[in-house]
Amino acid sequence: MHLEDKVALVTGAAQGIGNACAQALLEKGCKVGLVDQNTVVGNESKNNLDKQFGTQRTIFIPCDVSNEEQLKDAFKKIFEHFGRLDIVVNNAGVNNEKNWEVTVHINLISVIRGTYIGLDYMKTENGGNGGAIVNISSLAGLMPVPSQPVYCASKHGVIGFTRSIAMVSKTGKYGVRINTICPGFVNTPILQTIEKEENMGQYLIYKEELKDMMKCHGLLPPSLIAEGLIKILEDDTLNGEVMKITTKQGIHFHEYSPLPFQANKQ
Ligand SMILES: NC(=O)C1=CN([C@@H]2O[C@H](COP(=O)(O)OP(=O)(O)OC[C@H]3O[C@@H](n4cnc5c(N)ncnc54)[C@H](O)[C@@H]3O)[C@@H](O)[C@H]2O)C=CC1
Ligand SMILES: CC/C=C\C[C@H](O)/C=C/C=C\C=C\C=C\C(=O)[C@@H](O)C/C=C\CCC(=O)O
Repeated sequence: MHLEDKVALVTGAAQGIGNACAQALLEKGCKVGLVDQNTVVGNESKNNLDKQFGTQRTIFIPCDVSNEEQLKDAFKKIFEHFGRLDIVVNNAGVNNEKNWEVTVHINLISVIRGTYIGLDYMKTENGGNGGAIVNISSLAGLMPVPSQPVYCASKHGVIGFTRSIAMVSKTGKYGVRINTICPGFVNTPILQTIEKEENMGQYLIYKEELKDMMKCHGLLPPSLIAEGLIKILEDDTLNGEVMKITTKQGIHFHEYSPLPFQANKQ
């Protein structure tokens, strides 16, 4: 996909990985709908981006992605404001093992919903232009993490859903490529949650082990995840892929064995 003048919607865009993705998309000439529940940081983020890219290139929509009406409304506002939608990045996520249902709701259910709403706007049979959806998972979606069982489950779910819906999109000729990114630890505010009982609950006792894991594997800069996103968007051959990003191997793809029976081959 040629990114100049395309319109992207990024959830969790106020800070961290989502913000880096918005910045990278703007650098490529996109217009970006910034979606986040944090109105204060979201507005600050838009103001900072305005200084670099001008006021017309972004719109900030306050929205809790786990609220169906708010999420639908955010898509509608961004589509109406910019007149089209080409890219959706379902990035908003939390680490909360105490209120674990919230983690499933934000990290998995909202990603599924964001994908379906995105398809409604972008798929060619609905009169859309086609496009691309990228769902942000984690290396925790590919391996067990004992101190984060529900986070881990939500991220495994994102990968299974994304690989499956990508096959549906291809066989249904939706014109929309759907991929997932699995970063290792990234230097963003979410890492601070490992210190908090309100996030970790019974697993707070493992915080030193998590810190050791981070020290061992190292922290990635958010800009590298944005680089991975741009690579996926610009390469029209990629669909149903699981991109991994690590300090040791950088941007690379997970390799799966061929399935013995695949109803809808990608
Ligand atoms: N930082 C890391 O080490 C890694 C993060 N990830 C994933 O990347 C994504 C982004 O995480 P970070 O930027 O690191 O976290 P972050 O905490 O820095 O940023 C997350 C953003 O999402 C927003 N958000 C959270 N819940 C929301 C909701 N219900 N509705 C709307 N916005 C909401 C927050 O306000 C915040 O702006 C998440 O899905 C996370 O699980 C994946 C692998 C590693
Ligand atoms: C704690 C804050 C919440 C979430 C952060 C994040 O999503 C959780 C990550 C959990 C586990 C991360 C593991 C990271 C491992 C590594 O970086 C490397 O050792 C890579 C290991 C295996 C991947 C092999 C490969 O690159 O193909």
